[in-house]
Amino acid sequence: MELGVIGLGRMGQIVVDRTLAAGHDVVAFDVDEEAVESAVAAGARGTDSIDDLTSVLGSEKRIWLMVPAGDAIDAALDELEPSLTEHDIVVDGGNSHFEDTVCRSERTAAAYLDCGTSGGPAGAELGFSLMVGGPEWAYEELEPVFDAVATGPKGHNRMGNSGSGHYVKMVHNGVEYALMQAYGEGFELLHEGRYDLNLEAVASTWNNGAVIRSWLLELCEEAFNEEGSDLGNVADYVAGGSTGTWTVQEALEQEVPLPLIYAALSERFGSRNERFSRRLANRLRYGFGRHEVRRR
Ligand SMILES: NC(=O)C1=CN([C@@H]2O[C@H](COP(=O)(O)OP(=O)(O)OC[C@H]3O[C@@H](n4cnc5c(N)ncnc54)[C@H](O)[C@@H]3O)[C@@H](O)[C@H]2O)C=CC1
Ligand SMILES: O=C(CO)[C@H](O)[C@H](O)COP(=O)(O)O
Repeated sequence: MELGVIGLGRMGQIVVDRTLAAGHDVVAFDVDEEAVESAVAAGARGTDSIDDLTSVLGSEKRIWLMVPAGDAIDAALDELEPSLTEHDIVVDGGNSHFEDTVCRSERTAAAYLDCGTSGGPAGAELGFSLMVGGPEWAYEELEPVFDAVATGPKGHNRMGNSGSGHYVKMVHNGVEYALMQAYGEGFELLHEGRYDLNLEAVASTWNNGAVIRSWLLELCEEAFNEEGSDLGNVADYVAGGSTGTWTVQEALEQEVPLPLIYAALSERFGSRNERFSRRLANRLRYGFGRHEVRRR
């Protein structure tokens, strides 16, 4: 298959690499020329505009967008739109709001797949977990690419109609916030409490057979290994917050109580006063997403 990839940052480059490694062809575009050069070095065909990309792809275009959610998706879609037909498929692999996704799927001529993507830069080696929404035929058509980009055939599933993939990813992120908060609070008590503990050793012990072992806990272990038990100069400031906000907004609309996720979100917003738990969350976002670590 020939896949067009637009957006070649932390996540898009992995889509390119894994698709190429599975024997498919990739045509790549990014507004950043250096990002295009990296994709070309990996084996993709580079293009210098979206027009160029669509003319290389010809008919029955398969295009994966991996640009930041919001304006960048609309900008790319606006440029794609004149050359899209009902035979084409566009995937949005970013963290778009599910309602925006439904609107975009209605306005585009192409089959539109929303693809919640989890795994962060670690997905380069492991592959991602992909939560896909949209037309069944388009999902089935792109299964070979999803197999390549995900951990394998079990690493992706069609969740349902348009928007459902991004909806499931939104809730995934709400859960992510609550888990980070829970680990943060536990380690804060251990840090402030009665014993002088090596928190890397605690995390390592928990990661070996404990009920609460997980990838986030492995990232806690990595953070304590690299920063020390007191997290060195990692600031008490946690960026992000949009996907957690959407989760809470949706819970309010559906009248579903989410006290833990709400509490985790408010801790994040309240991160003007120093808290150890938030400093760990700040460091963990680097672990799973290579998001910048804010330092004191
Ligand atoms: N970093 C992470 O751990 C995860 C990120 N995501 C989502 O994946 C999407 C991409 O994230 P990252 O790769 O981390 O972002 P990034 O900032 O590393 O890369 C985005 C790329 O898109 C390019 N770009 C922006 N506007 C463009 C346009 N109009 N046309 C072409 N290229 C354009 C930028 O130049 C950049 O290279 C976002 O929606 C993000 O929320 C989802 C899961 C995990
Ligand atoms: O989707 C992700 C992980 O699953 C991204 O890392 C996302 O950026 C995390 O959300 P936030 O920016 O709100 O912390």
